[in-house]
Amino acid sequence: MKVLKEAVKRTEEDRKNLTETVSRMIEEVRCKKDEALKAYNLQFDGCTRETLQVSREEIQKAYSQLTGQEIEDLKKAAGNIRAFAKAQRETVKPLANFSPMPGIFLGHRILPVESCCCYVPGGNYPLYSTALMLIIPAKTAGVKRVAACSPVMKGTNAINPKTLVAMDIAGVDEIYAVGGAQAVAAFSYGTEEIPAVDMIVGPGNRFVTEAKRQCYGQVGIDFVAGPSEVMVLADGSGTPEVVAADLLAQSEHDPNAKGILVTTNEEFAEKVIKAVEKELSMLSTAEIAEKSWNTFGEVILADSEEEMADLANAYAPEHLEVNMKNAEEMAEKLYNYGSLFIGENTAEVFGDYASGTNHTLPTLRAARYTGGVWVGTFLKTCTYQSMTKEAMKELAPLVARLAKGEGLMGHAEAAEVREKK
Ligand SMILES: NC(=O)c1ccc[n+]([C@@H]2O[C@H](COP(=O)([O-])OP(=O)(O)OC[C@H]3O[C@@H](n4cnc5c(N)ncnc54)[C@H](O)[C@@H]3O)[C@@H](O)[C@H]2O)c1
Ligand SMILES: N[C@H](CO)Cc1c[nH]c[nH+]1
Ligand SMILES: [Zn+2]
Repeated sequence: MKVLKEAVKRTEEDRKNLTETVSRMIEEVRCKKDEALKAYNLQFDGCTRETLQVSREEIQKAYSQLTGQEIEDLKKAAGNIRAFAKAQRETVKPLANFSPMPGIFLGHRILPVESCCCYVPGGNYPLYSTALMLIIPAKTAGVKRVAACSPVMKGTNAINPKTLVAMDIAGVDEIYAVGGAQAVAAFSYGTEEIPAVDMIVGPGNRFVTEAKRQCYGQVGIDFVAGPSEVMVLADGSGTPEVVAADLLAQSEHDPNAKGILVTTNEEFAEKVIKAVEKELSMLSTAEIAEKSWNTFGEVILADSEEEMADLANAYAPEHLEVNMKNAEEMAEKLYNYGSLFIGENTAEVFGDYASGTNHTLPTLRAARYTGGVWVGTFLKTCTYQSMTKEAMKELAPLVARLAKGEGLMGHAEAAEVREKK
């Protein structure tokens, strides 16, 4: 393996500063509630709203600011996302009357969380597609109260109209104009205006993801969905310009985003690097994309296809594209990724918007232990049991012995008192 373009490593100092900043912000929101939210809204986004909840009139006004085509496009994307979420819901089944021994009946029920907040990013770009990706699976799961929040367009008091319309089309119940770490703190602990929720989902920048990490426990979260990442595995049989475009599509999200090319073909790697430079010179979002590519972009020359697969599995990237002749075969060897895109036709950006899979995906190697947001994110698998008197009499002595072995005499008594009845 040879590294042709190296990424800058994040330092411990960066991480410590972020942790401290966010921790201070959470404390401020816990103590001063809406007053703190309004102060942060003003400081970071130039927002002077008195009421954070968005009214029905504001949503209606947003519809009037969109063209018919824009509304149709949102509905079409929503249709594919909803269809896939519904199909996935069908795969999650209750279990009833399972009997590990005669007279014992076990089962589980699939229950939605009662309330959630869907965080829709709005700092660098208004990511209205994220509204569809979060609210639709939450509603499909049966969450009763689905709130959503997003920062306002900088220097105004309004959330981007496309974001508001997307939230409405997705079926949201409440919308609040607030973003950043302060929004996560507000939905975790509650404020005068914002009732706390049971779970917060959605992607965001470093501040948002660190706040989710710190609030976890007080509130449920999906996972850490931070700055976007894409890794492309290429054998050189594809088109350098296509690979370059896919790397830049994620780099443009955030100066902290990451594009990685892993290839077995050095000449192809050089062509992709050149194509990235050329495309950057024409990209209107080059300011962010260039920062991200220069700082965190990586190009790795692997010795073999086996090594490519090993690198991908070790890296566990958010998005993994396989741009190879034997793409299906390679796909079989991959097991750590947020979402997989097989073959050159299958652009990662199709999944970002409209093919129907979810684009809220684990970053920073979290794909080692979780997949992306889906209808199951909002569902709890809750077990229950019942047993006959005969089964109880048979189980009680076993449980009493096990409890006594642990020194838990109260547990033993709770079993034996029934047996003696
Ligand atoms: N992993 C995924 O599934 C996924 C999906 C979509 C987007 N993303 C990522 O989401 C992120 C969106 O980030 P964004 O910044 O555009 O929007 P954002 O909504 O996450 O963050 C904007 C907010 O950050 C806060 N903020 C800005 N500067 C701050 C500072 N110096 N101190 C404290 N708070 C500050 C402000 O409150 C602002 O409203 C990108 O990194 C993108 O790559 C990830
Ligand atoms: N690529 C992002 C997930 O990392 C999702 C997104 C939203 N809009 C465009 N792309
Ligand atoms: Zn994207």
